[in-house]
Amino acid sequence: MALAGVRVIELAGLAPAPFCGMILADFGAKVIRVDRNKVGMSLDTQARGKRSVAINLKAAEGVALLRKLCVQSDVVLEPYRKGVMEKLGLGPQEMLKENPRLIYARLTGYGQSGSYATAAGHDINYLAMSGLLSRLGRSGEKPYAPLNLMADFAGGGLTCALGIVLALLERTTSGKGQIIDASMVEGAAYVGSFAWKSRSIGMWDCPRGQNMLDSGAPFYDTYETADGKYMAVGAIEPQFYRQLLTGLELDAGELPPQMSFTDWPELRRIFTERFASKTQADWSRIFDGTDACVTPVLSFDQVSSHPHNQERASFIKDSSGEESPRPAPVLSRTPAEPCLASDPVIGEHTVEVLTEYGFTSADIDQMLTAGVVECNAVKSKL
Ligand SMILES: CCCCCCCCCCCC[C@H](C)C(=O)SCCNC(=O)CCNC(=O)[C@H](O)C(C)(C)COP(=O)(O)OP(=O)(O)OC[C@H]1O[C@@H](n2cnc3c(N)ncnc32)[C@H](O)[C@@H]1OP(=O)(O)O
Repeated sequence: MALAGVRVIELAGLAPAPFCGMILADFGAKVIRVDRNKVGMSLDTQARGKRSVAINLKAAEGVALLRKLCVQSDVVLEPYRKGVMEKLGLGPQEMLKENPRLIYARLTGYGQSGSYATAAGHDINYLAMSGLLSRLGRSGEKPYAPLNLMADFAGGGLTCALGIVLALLERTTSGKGQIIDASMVEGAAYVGSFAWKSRSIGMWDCPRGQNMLDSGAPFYDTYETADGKYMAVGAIEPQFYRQLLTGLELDAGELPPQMSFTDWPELRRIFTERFASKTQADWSRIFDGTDACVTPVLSFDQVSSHPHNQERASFIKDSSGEESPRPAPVLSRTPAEPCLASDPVIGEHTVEVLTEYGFTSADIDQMLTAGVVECNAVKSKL
């Protein structure tokens, strides 16, 4: 796999850093998640392919141990509020002195500088600060955050993974590590570059929810079907729009022009009525194989059995039968090989990992007895 041989220490976080760690693990990195002691259950649902070590960082020996793990690794991924790692004496300057090849990724909401740097926040706050949230939502309604996808995952975990891969690539020529300051506000804004930069061509001149791509246009929206499901319509170009009308059995000559903004409400009314007359399966049959750009809005239950997704094996099942998306993109020679075993329980691999990092059994026993580390392998298998 592309990242084989890369050793990553991921400090346990809430959602964005775990996703970043999972991407690295999916593509072959050895990712070790550092959990707290005495915590019953991990909230990390993005733990595929990781191993867990439980260390008490409130004990000096725990901090010393983590330092040893970090300096023997390629990447440290930390998701804490600015200053937390420095307080522990594990800030990037110290660590890079000990291991100049280390890539030290800091994934936060507001970045490592600026007046909000130490403030608590979540996806919705970062998205709001990026400017993007102001553009999301239907006409006449308040701004609406699309789950926590934009800041936590697209602008956060994924962007941070890109930064790590770039730094790994650069290290192959310079031999040097570096610090990555991944701010979810900036990551989300960057993902939104199209919205920012297409203002120059007037794409966002209307208020929220009244533009072509933000549910303003009737040919770029979802429609309810007779069975309470939905179809997605993305028929932008005239030649595709014509196929949409054909599928809906509508005569272009009897309708207002596609790009007549003032007629969009009337066109939407007509499309709404049409789509409500047949089921999702009926519409899928009608539009499948055409260029009308009309697809069913698949539920999580439907998605893996859709023929297209089935043919590409786009969804995988782990050993417990739980379904999830296959890692993307697909690399031809070195594709991701996602681990299908169940997610690690907290501290499941403490002994295994410490042994691998050169600690003796005596060292490990001493740390276990002192409560510096915890190993839950036996308990987890009961
Ligand atoms: C009823 C509640 C149910 C909850 C269910 C939750 C289900 C999951 C849902 C996921 C939702 C995802 C949401 C939408 C998100 O947006 S997640 C993104 C959150 N934001 C970020 O990640 C940005 C960067 N991080 C942060 O800003 C902050 O970490 C935070 C998220 C605001 C949390 O702040 P806070 O809890 O005060 O933690 P921090 O200041 O970071 O300090 C962490 C403290 O923990 C300590 N720590 C760490 N590891 C260990 C360890 N192994 N052993 C002992 N201690 C440990 C650190 O030393 C630090 O301690 P201290 O410096 O405070 O004394």
